[in-house]
Amino acid sequence: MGLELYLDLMSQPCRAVYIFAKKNGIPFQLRTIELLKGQHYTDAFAQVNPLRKVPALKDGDFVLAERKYKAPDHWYPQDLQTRARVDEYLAWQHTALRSCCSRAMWQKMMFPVFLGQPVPPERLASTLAELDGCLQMLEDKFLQNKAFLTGPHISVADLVAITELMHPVSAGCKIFESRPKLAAWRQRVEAAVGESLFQEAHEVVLKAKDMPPLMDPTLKEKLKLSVQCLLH
Ligand SMILES: N[C@@H](CCC(=O)N[C@@H](CS)C(=O)NCC(=O)O)C(=O)O
Repeated sequence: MGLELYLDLMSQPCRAVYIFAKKNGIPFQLRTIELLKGQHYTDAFAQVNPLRKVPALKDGDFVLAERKYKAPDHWYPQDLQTRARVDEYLAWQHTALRSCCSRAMWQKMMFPVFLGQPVPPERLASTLAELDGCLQMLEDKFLQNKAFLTGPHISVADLVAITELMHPVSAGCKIFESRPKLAAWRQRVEAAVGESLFQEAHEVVLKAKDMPPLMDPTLKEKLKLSVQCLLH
């Protein structure tokens, strides 16, 4: 058995992994784990990843919940300073943008529509203000006047960032409309990835707003517990 990727394209890091693997011609078997159907709670998936999170990969007997595989240098450069820039971005993203984008998407769309749990307007307003601050930081500290976040070429930083930003976009946040610099960067990332691959990776999340509300009470309680942290 070759490489198996356990993904849910609703998930931001899964979309980044999916685009990366497809773009670099890495052959893989897609094993879809639908988080909103609670498929990550199954014993079968716990055997693959005891953390019960996606993305996860399995390559024969080798199982990893984070990353693997070589690709052209620009994605994760050998040059120490350029690589440090990518790492710097990834570290910031995990503690800043990721949290804002997840909370914006869940508070604006998933809690009220999918889980039927209202979100106080002042809570959402404060999350959106925080997101705005993060976007400003993304432009001023990372993008600056470069073509991509870490230099003239696309890197995993751009992939991780764009897949994250599409989360609030899927919930109707107009984050690019008032930010021409960021919008131009998004166009460059889409062109570098390829429009059709970009669309393919984002189809599921962009349709999330049309999902019917979750009815199964047991699953609803279980999911609510695991996403409660996104309400704050
Ligand atoms: N380490 C992963 C993050 C893994 C992660 O948080 N996955 C989420 C989906 S975005 C998940 O599987 N959540 C299910 C849960 O926590 O119940 C990364 O690449 O950033």
